[in-house]
Amino acid sequence: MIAIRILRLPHGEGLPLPAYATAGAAGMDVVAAEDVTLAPGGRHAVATGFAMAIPEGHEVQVRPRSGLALKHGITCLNTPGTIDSDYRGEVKVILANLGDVPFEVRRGERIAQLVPAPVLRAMLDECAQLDDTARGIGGFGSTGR
Ligand SMILES: O=c1ccn([C@H]2C[C@H](O)[C@@H](COP(=O)(O)OP(=O)(O)OP(=O)(O)O)O2)c(=O)[nH]1
Ligand SMILES: [Mg+2]
Repeated sequence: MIAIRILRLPHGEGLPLPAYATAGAAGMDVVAAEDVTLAPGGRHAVATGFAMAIPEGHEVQVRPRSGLALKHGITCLNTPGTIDSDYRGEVKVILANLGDVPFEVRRGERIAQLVPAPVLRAMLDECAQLDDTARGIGGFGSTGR
């Protein structure tokens, strides 16, 4: 469990903050702070009405909700979205409509879920040659279907 400072923005007044729907939920459901209609094939950065200060060494991932995806073809275009620990702007959810009918997002409706995660940062060590492996350069289906 980590603590994340959260700031409600003026247009987020009256909305529930992200919350776990069940005791074992991995993600906190986040609600839309605006009404928006997503045309088929359309996308929109949906306002959430809050900003966060994530502790250093962590990120928050923005992930789609499976019900919206399965029933309506609504997903987060950039899934998993990345909220950096040094970001202080409004969290937005980049929704895309992969369905074939318009989808109405209503203010207060749960549109995505937030999953905090630890972040490993890497130091790149440039070299002249990489070690050999059984896989070598095979990839992208090289082991069969
Ligand atoms: O779904 C998302 C993804 C990103 N962000 C915000 C927080 C994140 O810290 C910032 C930058 O995101 P990212 O690094 O994915 O986008 P970028 O295109 O690389 O923008 P930047 O140049 O600002 O890093 O945008 C969101 O609010 N929602
Ligand atoms: Mg970036």
